[in-house]
Amino acid sequence: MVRAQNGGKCRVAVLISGSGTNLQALIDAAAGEDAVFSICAVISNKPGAYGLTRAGDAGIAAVTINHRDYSDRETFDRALIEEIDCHTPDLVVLAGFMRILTPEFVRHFSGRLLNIHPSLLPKYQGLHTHARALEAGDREHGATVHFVTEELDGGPAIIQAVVLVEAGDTPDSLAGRVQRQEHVIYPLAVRWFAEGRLRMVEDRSELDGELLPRSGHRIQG
Ligand SMILES: Nc1nc2c(c(=O)[nH]1)N[C@@H](CN(C=O)c1ccc(C(=O)N[C@@H](CCC(=O)O)C(=O)O)cc1)CN2
Ligand SMILES: NCC(=O)N[C@@H]1O[C@H](COP(=O)([O-])[O-])[C@@H](O)[C@H]1O
Repeated sequence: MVRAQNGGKCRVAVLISGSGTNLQALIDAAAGEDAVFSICAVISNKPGAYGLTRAGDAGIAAVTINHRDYSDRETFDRALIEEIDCHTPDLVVLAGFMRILTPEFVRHFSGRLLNIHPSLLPKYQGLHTHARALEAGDREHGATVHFVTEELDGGPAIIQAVVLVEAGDTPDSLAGRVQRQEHVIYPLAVRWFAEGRLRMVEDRSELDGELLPRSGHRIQG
């Protein structure tokens, strides 16, 4: 279990830019009787993001750090780091957060920084994923929870949810079904992290010889 203090609950800071439906799913999960994490802060780069209202309604500290107030990404990210660290999180999750983060920010939170991306990575990194999947004629689409690395949407995947593309789907109709799955897999991934079951390794060779606890298999190569 990550974090012994705070009633044994993992402290999670959530970064948003918009409506905050994934944030709401995390708020609801943190309110559950079997919750293993709490949300210590919500930070938006967009003033007036509805996710800030969701945080306020849940009694969670909600802060806006507007990227437009900073001359460049580096100074914006440093301000983000300073604000986030004030809340002493064990984990930082990006939930509809729409800014590309600098290497400095990613290094600072390396191994405890998650994102949910609306595609079956490594397909469709970046933006406009639903339209791209439809344009490609994909029969399957979905969402991925992954560790965040310097490579945009290139970090190790943790959980994926598959959504079948239906005849007549539009980007909006597909987005709706994908988001419903996001609201299931994101709280699950955060729970796994809080339970100490997730670890990001930089080099797979670190795992050589490691025993897999559930299966008893040992990794070779
Ligand atoms: N270094 C990383 N930063 C971020 C990652 C990551 O994996 N590594 N994930 C993204 C989340 N994301 C998709 O899941 C994403 C967010 C934003 C963008 C983007 O192009 N943003 C533009 C601004 C767009 C806007 O304001 O509407 C930008 O930053 O210039 C691409 C992918 C979060 N960051
Ligand atoms: N590249 C990042 C990205 O596109 N994230 C996507 O923003 C949507 C809105 O989330 P929200 O309702 O939780 O704010 C979510 O579908 C999420 O996958």
